[in-house]
Amino acid sequence: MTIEITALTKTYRGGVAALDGLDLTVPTGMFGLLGANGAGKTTLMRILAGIVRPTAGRVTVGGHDLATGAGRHAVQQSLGYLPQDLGVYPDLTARQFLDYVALLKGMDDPAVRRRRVGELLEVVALTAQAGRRLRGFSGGMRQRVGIAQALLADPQLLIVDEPTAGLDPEERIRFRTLLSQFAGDRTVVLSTHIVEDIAQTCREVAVLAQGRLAFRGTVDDLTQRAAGQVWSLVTSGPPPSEGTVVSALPHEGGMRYRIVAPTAPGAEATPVDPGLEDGYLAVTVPDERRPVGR
Ligand SMILES: Nc1ncnc2c1ncn2[C@@H]1O[C@H](COP(=O)(O)OP(=O)(O)OP(=O)(O)O)[C@@H](O)[C@H]1O
Repeated sequence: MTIEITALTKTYRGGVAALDGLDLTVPTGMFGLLGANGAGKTTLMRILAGIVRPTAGRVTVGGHDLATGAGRHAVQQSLGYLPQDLGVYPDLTARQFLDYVALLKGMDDPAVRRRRVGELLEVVALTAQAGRRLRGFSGGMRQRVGIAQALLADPQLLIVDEPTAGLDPEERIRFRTLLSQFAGDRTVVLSTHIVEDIAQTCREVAVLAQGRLAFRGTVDDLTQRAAGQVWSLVTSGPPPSEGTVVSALPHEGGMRYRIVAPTAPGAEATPVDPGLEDGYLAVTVPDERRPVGR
């Protein structure tokens, strides 16, 4: 299911342009959306989910135009959405909560609901905890309940907004693996500011910066955007003033800095191979010329 976004603009009351003429095509499979806080990711996710209306521009999902009632209805039938903050009912058990959401989604037959909820509890590895109240669940367990509710209607399009913030490393890895396994021939849009989650799950990625497209291409292309711009510098003096410091590690009485900068930040700097995080910085750091990808 392909998403076509054309000249999409969202200006909130008060004049904040969260999206500013965005053009983007999202293909089938796992697609990553990266961007700093306030870049416009959640606004885009909410527009795709049909919760927020754009100020201008056009979005079609699988050919359905979100500007029309019929289009929104068709998309919502095939949509699963895991928002940034999923409100859960602390006094319900995981099984009761999923049953309730299934009912809201129009699954009227209790036997069908019971079967589907049971399948999803299995998928997210929560069968053993299904009878426990949600108030006692860890962040990772709640997120797994969240993904289960998003998958209830077996959606062709799954939108997931910053799902791994606050999870411990093991839970993060389990969660993103679950998403990848689900994707297959469906479309999964994964919005995050955790670069590593994208590196491990997506082939294609878009980077938003201030409501605009800063990059669109493969994860490898994004990494290569920093080629020739990543440096290692060992110094006992002050940190370099040029470029963006990616890491600083103690090294033989001084510090070893990893820096993204268009030119060597000092005579002692040596070039190193870029990583995805470097590529992300190369396309988002202000004052750099940012040619837009495909
Ligand atoms: N309901 C709203 N009313 C007014 N301004 C808003 C509203 N929602 C978002 N904004 C503003 O729009 C801009 C984009 O916000 P958005 O939440 O889409 O970004 P984001 O990339 O998801 O950020 P984060 O990573 O922090 O969630 C920000 O400047 C934000 O303050």
